[in-house]
Amino acid sequence: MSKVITFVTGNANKLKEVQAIIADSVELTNKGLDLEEVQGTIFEVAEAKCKEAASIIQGPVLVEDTALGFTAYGGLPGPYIKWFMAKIGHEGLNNMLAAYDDKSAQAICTFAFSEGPGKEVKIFQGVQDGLIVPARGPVGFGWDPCFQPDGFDQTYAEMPKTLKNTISHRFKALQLLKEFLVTR
Ligand SMILES: O=c1nc[nH]c2c1ncn2[C@H]1C[C@H](O)[C@@H](COP(=O)(O)OP(=O)(O)OP(=O)(O)O)O1
Ligand SMILES: [Mg+2]
Repeated sequence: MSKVITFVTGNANKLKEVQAIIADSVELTNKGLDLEEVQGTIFEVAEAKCKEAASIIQGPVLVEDTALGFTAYGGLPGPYIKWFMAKIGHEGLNNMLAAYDDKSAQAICTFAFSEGPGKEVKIFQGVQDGLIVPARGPVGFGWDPCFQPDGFDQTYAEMPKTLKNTISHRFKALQLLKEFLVTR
């Protein structure tokens, strides 16, 4: 079976970060498919994406699902953040929290890997705690301008990419994935 892993994502920014963080140690090729995203927990969403990707690619696949959960909302929007971002934007995300003192949130990155159709799905997750703040910094990647990770006074958008890529939810998940892949 092929050793090369196909990272299936339609998101160019995700791909860039993944390449910047692990390209030196893991050989990845990319395919931009719009996989179905079921309604469910983060794990269910990631697992379903992975199974669909494996059946399309017919070989080793990696997918990723990103969630942004507000503490005041019990972890919502979570895996549905994409649709909230698209409909209400940075200002809307802030307005959602106007009624609450607690502006804390968790950025959660979940990778799902499978060797192929019918094979086990392995999950690797990284979490970064932070605060939802009025947008600061360049608009380029999703909700980066309104997420300020704990321990920093810059938003993800304000910090140099090289810093985001060494502290982020995605970085943490990729460390776990890398550990697994070296023994694959
Ligand atoms: O580090 C990040 N910093 C800011 N925003 C981010 C980040 N990572 C994902 N995002 C955005 C993209 C999308 O609006 C939503 C996740 O949705 P999600 O389904 O995982 O991404 P997607 O549909 O764009 O790509 P994919 O084809 O891999 O499913 O949060
Ligand atoms: Mg998606």
